[in-house]
Amino acid sequence: MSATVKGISKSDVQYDGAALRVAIVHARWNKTVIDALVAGAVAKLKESGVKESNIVVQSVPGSFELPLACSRYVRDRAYNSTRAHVQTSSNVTDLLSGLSFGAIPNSETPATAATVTMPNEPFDAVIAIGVLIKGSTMHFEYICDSVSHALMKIQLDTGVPVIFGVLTALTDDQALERAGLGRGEDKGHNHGEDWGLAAVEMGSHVRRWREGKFD
Ligand SMILES: Nc1c(NC[C@H](O)[C@H](O)[C@H](O)CO)[nH]c(=O)[nH]c1=O
Ligand SMILES: CC(=O)[C@@H](O)COP(=O)(O)O
Repeated sequence: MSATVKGISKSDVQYDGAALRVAIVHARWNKTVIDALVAGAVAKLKESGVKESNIVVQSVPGSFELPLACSRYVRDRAYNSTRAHVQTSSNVTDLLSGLSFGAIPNSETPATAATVTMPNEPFDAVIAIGVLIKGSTMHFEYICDSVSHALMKIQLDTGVPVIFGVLTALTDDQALERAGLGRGEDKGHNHGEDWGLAAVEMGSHVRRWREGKFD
C-alpha cells in the first residue's frame, strides 16, 4: 500500500515572524492533547522568529467559547486600538498588550490628565485551538459545525487570519495521534506545529497585502 498523499507541502518561502504578534486562544477540554498542540504551535512560532513577548496565550472553558474569545482578540484589538488608555496609577494589567491599565475612564472615573492613548497593536493572526471528541450525543456535531463557521466568519469579516486549530476527533486515539501522542507505533504528527507555521505565513501575507504587495 503506497504512503498516503495527505499532508501540507512545505512553503518554498521562509516567513519571518520577527514583527508579528500572535494570539493563541485554546479550550481546556482534553488537556493532554490541548497542551501538546499549544506547545507545538508556540515552538514553531518561536522557530519562525516570533518574539515570546509577542505571543499571547489565553484559555477558555471549551471549544464552543473559542469564537467569542477570538472575536475579541481580533475585533477589539483591530477596531478599538485608540480606546486603550494608560493611566499613571495602573491597577489592572491588560493581558492583551502587556500594558498596565488604569480603569477605562467613565463618568465615575474620568480620564486623568495623565491618560494617554497608547498604540494598541493588533494581532497579525489568532490561532484557535480546541479538541472535540465525539461522545454519545449530537453535542459534538453541533459544536463542530457552529464553531467552524463562526471562526471562518470572524476572519472574513475582519481580514485577520484565524487559524483553525480545532480537532474534531471521533475517538481518543484520533485526537492523540494529531497531537503527536499516538499510543501505537506511529505517534502521529503534532498539528499544532502546522498551525503555528500557518499563523506566521498568513500574518505575513496579510501585512504584504495591506501594503498593496500582491506579487
Ligand atoms: N465535549 C467537549 C466540549 N464541550 C464543552 C463545550 O465546548 C462548551 O464549553 C460548553 O458546552 C459550555 O458552553 N468542549 C470541547 O472543547 N471539547 C469537547 O470534547
Ligand atoms: C464534544 C462533546 O460535547 C462530547 O464530548 C460530549 O459527550 P456526550 O455527547 O457523550 O455528552
